[in-house]
Formats: sequence, C-alpha cells, structure tokens
Amino acid sequence: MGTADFARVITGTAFHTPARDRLEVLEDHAFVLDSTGTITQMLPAGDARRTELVEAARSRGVLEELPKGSFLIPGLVDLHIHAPQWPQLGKALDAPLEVWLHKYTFPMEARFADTAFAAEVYDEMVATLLAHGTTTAVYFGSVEVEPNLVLAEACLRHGQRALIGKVAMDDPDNCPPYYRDDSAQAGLDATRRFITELRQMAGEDPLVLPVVTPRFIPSCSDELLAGLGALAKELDCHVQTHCSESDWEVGHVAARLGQTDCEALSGHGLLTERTVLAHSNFITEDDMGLLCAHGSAVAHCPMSNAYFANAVFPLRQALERGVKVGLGTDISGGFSPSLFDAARHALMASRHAASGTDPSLPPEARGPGSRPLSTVETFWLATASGGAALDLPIGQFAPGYRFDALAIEANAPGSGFRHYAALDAPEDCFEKLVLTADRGAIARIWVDGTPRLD
Ligand SMILES: O=c1[nH]c(=O)c2nc[nH]c2[nH]1
Repeated sequence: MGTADFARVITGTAFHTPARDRLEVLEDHAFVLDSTGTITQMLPAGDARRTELVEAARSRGVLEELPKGSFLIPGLVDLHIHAPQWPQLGKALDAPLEVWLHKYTFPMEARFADTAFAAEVYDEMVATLLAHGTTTAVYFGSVEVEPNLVLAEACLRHGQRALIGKVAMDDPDNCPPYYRDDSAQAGLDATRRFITELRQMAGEDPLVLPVVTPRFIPSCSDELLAGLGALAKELDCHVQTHCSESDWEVGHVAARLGQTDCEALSGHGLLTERTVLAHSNFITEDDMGLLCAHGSAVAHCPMSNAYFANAVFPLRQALERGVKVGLGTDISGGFSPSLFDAARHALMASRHAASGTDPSLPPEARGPGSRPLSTVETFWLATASGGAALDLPIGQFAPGYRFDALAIEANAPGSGFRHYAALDAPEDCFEKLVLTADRGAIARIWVDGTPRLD
C-alpha cells in the first residue's frame, strides 16, 4: 500500500479475542484504515513500513495516537435489545413474562406510535448506548413502521451500527387490540414497507440494516410466521425472534403446535444463517442440532433470564455443540444499558450453573461441574462471536474487518478500571478491563473508523 491509499491511522495497544479461547495482545500496533473504515493493515512497532505511514498520516491530520495506559478493544455487540422499552429500564420487573408483557410492556411500546415521543427517546437512547460501548445493536422496534424509521434515523445520525426490526405480532388471543398488526397480511405488508424504506434511507454500504422480526410464536399466527420466513428469503434479510424463553412460553408452543420453538421456526423458514434467537434457555439437544445445521445464533441474555426464564441457558453445552452464541442486554427485561454488565452476568450465571446452587447437597451432587466461562470466552461472546452471529466483519481486529472500536482508559477519574504497570501483566490488564471497565473508562468510540459522540 502506498502512503496515499489510506484514510486514517490509529496507533495503540489492542486486546481482542479472534477465537473462543484465544486472547491476542497487539502491542503498539498501527491500524491502517481505508475510506470505509475497513482495516487494511496492522503494523507492529518496528515494521519497516510503519514509520513512513505514521508520518504521512500525521502530516495529513489523520493520525490518532492512543496514549500509554489506554487500550483498544473491539466495540461491543448487543444482539438483543428492545428500543421502545428504554423508558422502562430499571423498573416494572415484578411480574412473570406473560403478565409483564400485558401489564407494562405492550402499553409502553404502543406509546411509540407518537413519532415525536419516539424521536426524543431514541435520540437520547442511541447516544447513551454508544457511550456505554455498544457500537452495534440489534433492536426490536415496535409494531408501527414510522417509529422504527425514526430509530434508524437516530442510529445514522449518531453513527451506531444497528439492525432494526419492525415487530410483527397479529394473534388476537395474545396481543391487545391497541397494539398488534390488524391481520397476518397487514403485518407482512408493513414489514415489507419497513424494509424497503429503511434500505432507501441507509443507502449503499449501510450502517443500518432491516431485520424480519416476528415477536415470538405465542404472539404470531402460523400465517404470519410462514409469510415472514418467505419475506426474509425474498428480501435477503436477517431474522430475529424470541425462542424457548420460559416455562410458560415453551408450554404454550408445545400445546399449540406440538413442537419446540426451534422446530416450528425451522418449519416456517425462520432459521437461517442470519437468524438471532433471543434466550433459547429450554432448547433440546435436537434443537441445538437444528441451530447448527441452519447456522442460526443465540442471543444469551443472562440478566433478563434471571427475571423471566425460570432456568439458566445451557451455554457450555451450546458452545461445545458449536452453536453460535453472542450476548444481549435485553433491555428492559435486563436492567443495564451496558453490554459489559451483560457479559459479567453471563460469567456469574455460568459459574452458578456449573457449581449448582443448593448448599444442602454435597459438592459432588450439587451441580454438573461443567467448565464455567473464562474471562477470555466472556469477552469473545461480547465481541467477535456477536459479529460472527450477525455475519458481519466486526468484533475483532483483522484486515477486512470494520474498525468498530473503543479506547478504554485505565485509571480514569471515578472509574473502577485500575492498572498498576508494575503489578499487572498484559493478561491481568485484560482481565481487569473485562471485569471492571465502565462508562467512565470509555475514552473514545469509533464505528466504521469514524470517531463517534465527539
Ligand atoms: O424478554 C422478553 N422481552 C420481550 O419484550 C418479549 N416479547 C416476547 N418475549 C419476550 N421476552
């Protein structure tokens, strides 16, 4: 590459996990980006080409040098979040899922039909999520088309990578009259219009993508589910839905269809290699086989699982089977905007699941003794594995990947991420970052190589 062929150069030490068990420390590297924010080269200190490139970038005013004590990491990928539940974050968690939806959540989501309200809430929400390190969010929107387009505008304005779904739900037995698609056909027509209009808005090389989004089987007729499966194929879209979340939900699907959620979704063409299934706590061995065969992913949402799931997602088994898994905040079933928090809850849930929780049992009978998540695996779930689940070139540093990244500053005032150069090896520093980095430690945010929230 000649010195003229780059748009930006960023230098610094980076942590990333390109594979489940592999931490790489990229000491003092220069990341060379093209005009789309794609990494073209990664040059370590001492590389003969580096000095010339860095000097050329400096003279053109497109060099960013991270100070010592700051660390680059890939941006966080939130695979499951409900945008119109944002005003409910941190409250209304006193009821089981089937009550919570009707008592609190459908009324809240229905308010977003007011696009002025949607614009105000979404502008602030997207900025807040970016500030917490979420460079990519996979959003459930609401039922009407327009507020979801307002959400897309907010993501484009702030520069957050987003996948957005108009929620489809038409079953009069499980959806209130004030908040549902009028019929299966109405839900399909509205979904098609949303996809078309969002694609027009996002243009070429889009930062925002549409997602076909049946809410979950209990709220959708068979006709709607089948139609959405066909639409996802025709329009070549990602798919998202909730899957096997709780005792009530699994029981509902079994009683109605005599199938598991995965079997039913597969039958309707909704399991693809760009499908993200939230939760999936109760999936069977055979379901895991179906997910592997289709290449579909699970968005593990440990925080909301603690409220709604009645069980812990069998994460270790899913990973051992080769199921793709990433993490979700599941706002507002989850109460934190931070995917770091979701990652830490995943770590805790996996430790409880591995040891078991009943102190009256002897240790050997208390739990399965399976291997809990390591810190490296936890970080991989929040970054590289999330990117792979979406089939997007994000979540790690490598040529061909988009530079979606965070600069995490150690010892920032008020932050719990403390680094002692004389005591902490790079691996210690990484572990501390995963377990303690907070909003106060996020010094800089890039999406597609462009600084955001500046
Ligand atoms: O955690 C959840 N949040 C929701 O909004 C929802 N809808 C269906 N199933 C759901 N689960």
